[in-house]
Amino acid sequence: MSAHSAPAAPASGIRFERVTVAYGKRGESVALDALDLTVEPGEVMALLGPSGSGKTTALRAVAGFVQPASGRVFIGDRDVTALPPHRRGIGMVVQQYALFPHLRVAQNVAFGLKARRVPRGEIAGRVTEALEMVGMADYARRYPRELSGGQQQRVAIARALAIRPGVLLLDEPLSALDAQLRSGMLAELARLHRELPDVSILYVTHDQVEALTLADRIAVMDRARLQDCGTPQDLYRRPRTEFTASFVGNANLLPVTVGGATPGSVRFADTELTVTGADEPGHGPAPGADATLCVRPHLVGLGEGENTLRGTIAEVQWRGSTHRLFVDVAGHRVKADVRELRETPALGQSVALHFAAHDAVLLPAGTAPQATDPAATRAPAPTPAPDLAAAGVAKGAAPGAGGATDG
Ligand SMILES: Nc1ncnc2c1ncn2[C@@H]1O[C@H](COP(=O)(O)OP(=O)(O)OP(=O)(O)O)[C@@H](O)[C@H]1O
Repeated sequence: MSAHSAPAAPASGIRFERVTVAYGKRGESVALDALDLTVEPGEVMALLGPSGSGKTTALRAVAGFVQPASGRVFIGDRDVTALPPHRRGIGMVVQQYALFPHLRVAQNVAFGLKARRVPRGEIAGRVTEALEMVGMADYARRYPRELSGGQQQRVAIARALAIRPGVLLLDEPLSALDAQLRSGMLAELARLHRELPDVSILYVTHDQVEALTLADRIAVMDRARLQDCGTPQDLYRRPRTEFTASFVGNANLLPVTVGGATPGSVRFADTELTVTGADEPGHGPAPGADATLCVRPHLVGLGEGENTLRGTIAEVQWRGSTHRLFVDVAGHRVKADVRELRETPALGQSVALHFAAHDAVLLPAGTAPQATDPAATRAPAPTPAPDLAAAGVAKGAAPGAGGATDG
């Protein structure tokens, strides 16, 4: 192998070891606070969080575009904290394509190879290979201005892949595309990942459908900190905080007090409810403590059941395959996604809702996203939270447009 050619098996896997990044003259603005996170070789990790939570900063720390104030970044076994970006073996794609307008598609894709001094004889083949991967081989002689947004983004991905990186960093790569293109590109990214099973992908997004569709695991960020990390299914079924519960999928979050007449019970207003696991010592909030009961809208049914809540219909939204009922229960608005509804309930009608003990999760109180207004504490939903069915992750209701209480 020539001294200049790319290594046959580039280092894969990323490790953040207590990485802190601070901006400002005196480092007064902490954008990433002691991040510990490992992305396994071949894994797709989504960094999901609201605007300003530090996602891009984490990505830039891997790329080498920001220098951590403390902590270390590893790619494979190599500590790359002090290495310049071009020596880290990474490919990166950002939101705005960032193609060189005066270069043809093939020249754009060849750019990184030339910069890395890949031998001339190899370049044409690698450019074609990368363009074929993204279905753009027929466009090699075009200029970026002669391409659609989606095609430009494909070229940007080809350019990142041409260097055969062990690590691919994607920063909101689909956010400039319209909804239909986005969903097509999502499927293409999933296919690309299947074709490149050794490449670790760190995927920054604030769109939970993208994260749920693509990621093996999701790291949930908020206010410069990692809040939670797990598989999409884990985070959905067993969130550990109110923030995760409301950011990954839709959630009913009800304030409860732990303990009651029967084991595993909690009190919500005047109602005693049971939650599987609530009475296990060492698990969840202690008896007497305030806690938050989380139950997903598609697991709440109409009528009485194991746990029954009584209230009045405040709003009904038809969502194609389901109706979403908004029911006022003891001053809280509970969402229920109901599939089979013979008759649409009238506004103001008294109804009973039910859910199973094993479908509810108890969370520590006070782990919700920061409320900007008092109403938000009652219906926390920091960004539009389409149901997971939209991402093909869990059985449930169809995606909804989102209502006033739905985020
Ligand atoms: N170059 C910079 N100088 C000063 N502050 C910055 C700089 N870049 C980012 N920040 C701040 O750091 C914090 C984290 O920003 P970052 O871009 O990492 O967030 P993000 O989660 O990627 O947000 P978004 O989804 O809006 O892109 C924000 O408060 C942001 O204002």
